[in-house]
Amino acid sequence: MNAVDYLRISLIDRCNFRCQYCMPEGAELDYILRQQLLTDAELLSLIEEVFIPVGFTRFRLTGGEPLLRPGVIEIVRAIAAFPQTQDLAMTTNGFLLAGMAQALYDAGLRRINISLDSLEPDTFDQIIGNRSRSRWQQVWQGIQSAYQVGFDPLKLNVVVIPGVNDHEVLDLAALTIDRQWHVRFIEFMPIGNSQLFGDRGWIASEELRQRIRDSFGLTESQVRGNGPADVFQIPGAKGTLGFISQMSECFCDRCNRMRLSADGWLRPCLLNEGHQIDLKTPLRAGADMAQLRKELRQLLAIKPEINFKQRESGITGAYSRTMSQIGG
Ligand SMILES: Nc1nc2c(ncn2[C@@H]2O[C@H](COP(=O)(O)OP(=O)(O)OP(=O)(O)O)[C@@H](O)[C@H]2O)c(=O)[nH]1
Ligand SMILES: C[S@@+](CC[C@H](N)C(=O)[O-])C[C@H]1O[C@@H](n2cnc3c(N)ncnc32)[C@H](O)[C@@H]1O
Ligand code: SF4
Ligand code: SF4
Repeated sequence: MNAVDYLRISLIDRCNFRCQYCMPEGAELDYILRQQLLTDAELLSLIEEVFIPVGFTRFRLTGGEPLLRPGVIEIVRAIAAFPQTQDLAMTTNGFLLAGMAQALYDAGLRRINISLDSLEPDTFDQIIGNRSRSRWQQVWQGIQSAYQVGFDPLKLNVVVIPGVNDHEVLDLAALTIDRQWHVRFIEFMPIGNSQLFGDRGWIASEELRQRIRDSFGLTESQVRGNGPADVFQIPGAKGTLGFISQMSECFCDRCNRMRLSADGWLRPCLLNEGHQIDLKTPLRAGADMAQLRKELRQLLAIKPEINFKQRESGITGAYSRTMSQIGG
C-alpha cells in the first residue's frame, strides 16, 4: 500500500479567473463565508498537531487562487519552518505571481506549478473567461519571474480541451526544448463544467504523445514531484513533458494524498465525495487534537477502499463541489 503523506491544502475558494472548465460563467457558486474559512492559526495547528504527527510531510497550497489568500506569504513561511516539512509547493494561475515570486521564495516555497492553457492571448482570455484587457502577458511575466527567482522544478499545467487549445500542443511542448520548464498536459475532467465536457470531451494522453513523438521524438524521463504525472522528454530538451491522465489511465493504486478544503473539510479522494470529515467544527469546539489524529488514522486505514474505483463506469460529473472548491 502507498504511503499517504501528501496534503493538498485549498487556501481559498475564490479566484480572479473564471476558467471554462472550472468555474464557468453563470454557474452559481456558493462561496465560503469569511467566518467559515479556517484561520491561519487553525490551519497551522491542524498541520502541526494533526497531519504531521500522523505522517504527512508534503504540502501543496492551492485554491481557488492561493495568491488571493491574505497572508499567504506568512502561511508559506510557517509551513516551510516545520522541521518535518519535506516538500512545499503551490499551484497558481500566475496572475499575481510577478509581484510575489521573490517573497514566496524567500519565505521557503521552492516548487510552483502554474496553469497556462494557451500561448495565444485570445484563446487564453477565452478559456479564463476574460473580456477586458488581455491577461496573458501578466501571467507570462509571472512565469518568467518565478523562473528568474529560482523555482525548480517550474511546471506549467495545460488542461487540453478538444477544439479549443489542442492545436497548440506542439507549440506548448516545444517550450521545453530550450527552457528548463516542465509542461504537463492534463486530461479534462467533468468536474466543474459537465456541459463543456459533454460538448467537447477529452483527448487521451497517448494521442498527444503520439503527435509529439511524430514531430520531435519522445523518451521517458523524470522530474521531482508527488503527483500522478507520467514524465517524458523531447530528446535533448532542457525540460520535460508530463501527462496527467485521469480519464484514460488509472493511477489511483499509487494514490498518496488527501485534500483539505478552505473551510476545513478533509477529503480522502478527489473523485469520491464519500467519507469526508469536518475538522473545523470540532477544532472550534475545543476538541482534543488526539481525537482528531485518531479520526485521521481511521480514515487513512480505509483510504484504499475509498479510492476511486468507478473508472469503468465513467466519471459522472455529478459532484457537489467544483475543482476551485476542492483545489484540483
Ligand atoms: N484524478 C486525480 N487527479 C489529480 C490528482 N492530483 C492532481 N490531479 C490532477 O493533476 C492536476 C495538476 O495537479 P498539480 O496541482 O499541479 O499537482 P501535482 O501534479 O500533484 O504536483 P507535483 O507534486 O508537482 O507532481 C490537478 O489539477 C488534477 O487535474 C489526484 O489525486 N487525482
Ligand atoms: C483548481 S486549480 C487551483 C489553483 C490555481 N487557481 C490554478 O489554476 O492553477 C488547480 C488545477 O486544477 C486544474 N483543473 C481545474 N478544473 C479542471 C478540470 N475540469 N479538469 C482537469 N483539471 C482541472 C487546473 O487547470 C489547475 O491546474
Ligand atoms: S482553474 Fe484555477 S485559475 Fe482557473 S478558475 Fe479554477 S481556480 Fe481559478
Ligand atoms: S481519484 Fe482519488 S484515489 Fe485516484 S488518485 Fe485521485 S485522489 Fe487518489
